[in-house]
Amino acid sequence: MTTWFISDLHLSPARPDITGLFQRFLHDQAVHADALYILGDLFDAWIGDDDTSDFVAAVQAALRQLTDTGIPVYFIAGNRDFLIGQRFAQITGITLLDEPSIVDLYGVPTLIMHGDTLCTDDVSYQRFRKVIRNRVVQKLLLALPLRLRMRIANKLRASSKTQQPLSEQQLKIMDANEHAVREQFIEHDVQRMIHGHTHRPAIHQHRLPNGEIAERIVLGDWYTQGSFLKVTATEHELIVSPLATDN
Ligand SMILES: O=C(CCCCNC(=O)Nc1ccc(S(=O)(=O)N2CCN(c3cc(Cl)cc(C(F)(F)F)c3)CC2)cc1)NO
Ligand SMILES: [Mn+2]
Repeated sequence: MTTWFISDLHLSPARPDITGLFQRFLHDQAVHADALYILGDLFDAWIGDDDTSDFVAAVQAALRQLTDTGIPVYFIAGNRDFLIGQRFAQITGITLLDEPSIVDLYGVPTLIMHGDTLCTDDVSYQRFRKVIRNRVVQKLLLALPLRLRMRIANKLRASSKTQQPLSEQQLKIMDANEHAVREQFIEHDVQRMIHGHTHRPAIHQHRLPNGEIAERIVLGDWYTQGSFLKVTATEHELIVSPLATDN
């Protein structure tokens, strides 16, 4: 049987083609799986569970249809959708996991996370993250009217680094830091890690101080194609699926 991992879909009303591909994936592939893990940035923006747009309702319905068939769906928040809360989980039937989590994948303990905490060279981002991951700050923001939160979100998204051309140097600091990666392997005593966020899909080997080789699997984003990690008891592979060009 199969366990699927996806992340960085950055779903938004502006990209119905990606939402369609996600719905088809849930309906055609995930429905036969042991489990589906969504490792963050499912949405391009999320400012509270009280967003009841048709777009959000369609994504919620697709997830609910899958969990209602008994397929467990686990979610770790990304830097975009860390405000997804219990209400969203209750509506969709997904299980919110802490970050990082360790899951037993067919006998292999595997560390899973979104991946932005590995980008320790991006000091300004880590400072921003510290503030907005603070529970009190989140309560304050969520107490604001939805309209005001939308304005803040649009301002932050416009200024977000992905909106402007990045220099080679800036792109480099937005990748996982080798030392931070090794630290995670050692702290959690695992030999396999799966994360997203960097939008650089690949499978990396890391030599740990004790001489062991650990494996880091990076999931791809969905800006131009679907990107999936398929894990079975005997193998794992990163799969891409082109966006349908006909819609
Ligand atoms: O994006 C990349 C590469 C760049 C990675 C770093 N950039 C990045 O993460 N940008 C970003 C992330 C989320 C959004 S947002 O629109 O969803 N939304 C904005 C308002 N948020 C908020 C929450 C709280 Cl508690 C408090 C505030 C406060 F205090 F500022 F008002 C605001 C909630 C979330 C907008 C931009 N890779 O994935
Ligand atoms: Mn991200």
